[in-house]
Amino acid sequence: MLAHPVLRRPYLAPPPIDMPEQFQVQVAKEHFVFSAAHFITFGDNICERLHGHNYAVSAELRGPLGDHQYVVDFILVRDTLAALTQELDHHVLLPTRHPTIQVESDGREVTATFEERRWVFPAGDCVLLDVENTTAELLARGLGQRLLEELQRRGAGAIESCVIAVDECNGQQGVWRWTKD
Ligand SMILES: Nc1nc2c(c(=O)[nH]1)N=C([C@H](O)[C@H](O)COP(=O)(O)OP(=O)(O)OP(=O)(O)O)CN2
Repeated sequence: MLAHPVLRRPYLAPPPIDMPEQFQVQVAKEHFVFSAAHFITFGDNICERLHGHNYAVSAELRGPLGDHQYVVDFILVRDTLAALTQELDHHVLLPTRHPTIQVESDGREVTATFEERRWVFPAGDCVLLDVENTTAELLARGLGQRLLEELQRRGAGAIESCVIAVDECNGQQGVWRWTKD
């Protein structure tokens, strides 16, 4: 086998076993953008006005190389994340576990109330999220958990850690980081 002229080792050979290594895949595509409306609370009694963001999502997954010498198939990650972001695209995101924003649906309309304020939306325009506040951090966690569930369901390799970033406005990101045990 040809030796690399600098390393004096076969070109692209695995590193010596005493050299620790890790593999990860990173997937961040232009179409991992979803446009959605939301409002969050700050402190005890400040509630934002309804507004929107073009949220951008990216993922990093770490794990051992599987039979095919990859951590996880890019295409599977890409298509799963694209589907998950599409579920949120062009919707109003509302929290169902918020301590002071009440969200109720009668199947036709969703009503959100905060103190004296009330927002009423067609039910089909809303995604009700099982979160305390629709922050970028909790959106990242929700997307990450669903991504991992789906990858497991589809028989992807053993993922050891996952990082999901949700960017609200070009440079302000909430990040969820998960590591297996
Ligand atoms: N750690 C977090 N902080 C904030 C979050 C969040 O999700 N995690 N979210 C918000 C609000 O959603 C707010 O809309 C974002 O703040 P702001 O910069 O005011 O947003 P704009 O879209 O108006 O961005 P501009 O750069 O001002 O155009 C706040 N904090």
